[in-house]
Amino acid sequence: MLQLPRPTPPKKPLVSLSESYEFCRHMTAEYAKTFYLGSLLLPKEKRKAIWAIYAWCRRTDELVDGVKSESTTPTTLEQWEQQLELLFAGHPVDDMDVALTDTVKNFSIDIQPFRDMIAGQRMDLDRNRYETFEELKLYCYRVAGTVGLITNPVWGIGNSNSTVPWESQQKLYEPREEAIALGIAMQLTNILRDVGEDAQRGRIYLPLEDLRLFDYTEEDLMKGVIDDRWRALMRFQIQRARQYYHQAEKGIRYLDSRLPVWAALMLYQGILDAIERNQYDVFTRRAFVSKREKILSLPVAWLRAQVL
Ligand SMILES: CC(C)=CCC/C(C)=C/CC/C(C)=C/CC/C(C)=C/[C@@H]1[C@@H](COP(=O)(O)OP(=O)(O)O)[C@]1(C)CC/C=C(\C)CC/C=C(\C)CCC=C(C)C
Ligand SMILES: [Mn+2]
Repeated sequence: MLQLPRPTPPKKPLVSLSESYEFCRHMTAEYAKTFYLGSLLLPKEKRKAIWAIYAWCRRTDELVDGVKSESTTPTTLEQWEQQLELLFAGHPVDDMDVALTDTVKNFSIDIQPFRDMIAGQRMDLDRNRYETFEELKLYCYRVAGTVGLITNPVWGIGNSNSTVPWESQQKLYEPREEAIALGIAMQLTNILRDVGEDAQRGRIYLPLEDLRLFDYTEEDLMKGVIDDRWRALMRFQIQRARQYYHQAEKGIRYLDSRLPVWAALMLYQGILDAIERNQYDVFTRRAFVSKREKILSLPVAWLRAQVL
């Protein structure tokens, strides 16, 4: 049996469960307007679970991306992983872990995708270029596809109200590949939106093999050159991301809580439309979906959740 390190008792008593969920809610509302909006479309228990998961994912990303990331080393990530093992064993180490400890128990969530996400953050410590799409896809699975696997038990599978036996049988299929596909699609979208910002930090996530295919160089990218080569390269990347959204769409019908997933998918996909409207200028303009567009897309998401 796996021997876990003995949990060191927290230095001060941890907050109550409701306070911990409130911290996670606050963090989600503060950092992720789209996901927060999506979470509000869920019943209370599921909504709280999404906040707890969001908070852990955001904190994990902050380790390599946040203000204190300069001091993050492989050892920091090892310790973070140990803290994860402890919370899965029922021993939360800090105030925000309290809510996640409760969530993973209530929804029987598997630990492996959490470990995989930490492995994704390790990739950000180790490298700032991706040679092939296969390499980038692995990174996208780790930092984002994992969120699909983590959240599947929260959306729920097979608990629909259907009274028809063959329908409930059909619903037992767990759309794992589709959940991963949505995470990958969202991460590819993030990458396309943030090309300029990442370049300033010396990072290129677009596969170098794709740059070569369109005769566009790293130096062009660093200078923010927008020409026919760049537009063709971006069209290619956008089309690839849309294929992943399309794959994900086919899995949503197997979930119990479909509306927030449709809403998040449509809002994130809208960023690709915004990049196109901005004539592929991701260097000086930030692609975003306006509040009005977000609100207008909700009835469409609702309809899709009912009929597709
Ligand atoms: C069958 C089927 C289709 C099921 C649906 C499964 C599903 C909901 C999949 C989507 C998974 C998802 C929300 C992935 C998150 C993608 C993402 C935004 C990843 C970000 C990575 C790093 O990005 P980067 O550093 O480039 O960008 P920043 O500038 O730092 O933002 C992440 C930051 C990794 C960590 C992920 C998060 C913080 C988001 C986690 C989100 C949730 C738990 C909320 C999901 C809620 C709804 C309503 C979908
Ligand atoms: Mn980040």
